[in-house]
Amino acid sequence: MDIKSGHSSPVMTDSPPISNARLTIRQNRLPYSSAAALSPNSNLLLTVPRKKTGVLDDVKSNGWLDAMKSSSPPPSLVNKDNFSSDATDMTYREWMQLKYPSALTSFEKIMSFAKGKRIALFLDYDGTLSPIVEEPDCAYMSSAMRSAVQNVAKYFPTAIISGRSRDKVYEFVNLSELYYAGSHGMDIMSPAGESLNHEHSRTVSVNEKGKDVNLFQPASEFLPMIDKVLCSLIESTNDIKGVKVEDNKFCISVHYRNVEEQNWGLVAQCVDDVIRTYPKLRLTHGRKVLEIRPVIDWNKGKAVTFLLESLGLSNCEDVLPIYVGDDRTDEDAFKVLRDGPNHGYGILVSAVPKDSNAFYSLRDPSEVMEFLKSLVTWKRSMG
Ligand SMILES: O=P(O)(O)OC[C@H]1O[C@H](O[C@H]2O[C@H](CO)[C@@H](O)[C@H](O)[C@H]2O)[C@H](O)[C@@H](O)[C@@H]1O
Repeated sequence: MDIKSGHSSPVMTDSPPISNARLTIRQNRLPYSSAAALSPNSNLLLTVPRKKTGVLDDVKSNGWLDAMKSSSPPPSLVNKDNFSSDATDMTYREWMQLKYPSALTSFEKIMSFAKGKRIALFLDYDGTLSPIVEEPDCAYMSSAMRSAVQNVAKYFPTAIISGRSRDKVYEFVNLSELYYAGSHGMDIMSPAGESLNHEHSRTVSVNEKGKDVNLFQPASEFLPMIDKVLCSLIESTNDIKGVKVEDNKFCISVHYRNVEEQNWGLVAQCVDDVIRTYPKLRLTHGRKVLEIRPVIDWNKGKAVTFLLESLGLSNCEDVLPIYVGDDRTDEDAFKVLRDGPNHGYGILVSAVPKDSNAFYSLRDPSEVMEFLKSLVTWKRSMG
């Protein structure tokens, strides 16, 4: 498999090393040692530093709990409507003005740079196109947002890049004209009738109309392992109230948003117990979710690079890629656009100040929608 991987993965820095921790909760005995069964292409394999300290107290030693607590804005900072309170609004405004200007107020500036260029648009799903909600299966996109995405895709090649399984995110977005990259970019699909132009992509019939799409799945060899780990995680977390284990095909999400905070350590421990026997899997943190994925050098940033190449838009001076996302996993894409040869703008969606590799910010999905509409208006005004 010849996959260009010119950028190093920043993901590993936010993945605490796996501990040898043991708590007094049920321990999984896995019948399967994934390392032995696996022979994925070595070009894509990452080396994950794993702590081998012998005795560690618990998952706290690895900073998992700290990462879990900081993985989503605390309720004291964000009210129900996802807007900061008056007390924190000043801090937010300072952060925005000094570090990550609003992509709405900077719209003309962005567009002056975009003049004469072809825009390629990459959109994260959860927290970007749909608001964060308690129940992952209910993160619906509004029809107004769907129209905004549909309109913008008439003018610019548009891709949805999500941690969710491709099927699930397609079900939510439901626009056949877009590119989709599910499982954090490990499951890429072209619109019907289009090709991904890669020697390892394959054509399949997907929908009821039997239309052909082109798929690229760099982690397909991991599927049997992911399925086993999924079963183990469902079983081991079964007794923890509020846990949800989500099958994202090439990765797994273990949600703790609805778990009592006092039990977050148990969740982390269950995950640790399972994945410690799978050195070919690694853990990353999302918004109140632990994400387990293959140790391959592939992420949302790589997916963006891949799609730009597929579209024939890579390394072109007259192309401006724009990526909009809210999560830590989107940082890989922001970094690629900031530092890589395909220079573009990352736009962080956040209602609270945080550090990012993005250039600009938007406060929430409603501002994302406004930004998308502005892009359409701008394009139409260009004639
Ligand atoms: O890459 P994304 O499209 O942003 O997907 C990242 C994860 O999003 C989902 O979880 C998050 O949103 C849920 C619904 O608002 C929320 O309940 C959960 O706490 C968030 O972590 C999705 O369920 C995960 O599988 C994705 O990996």
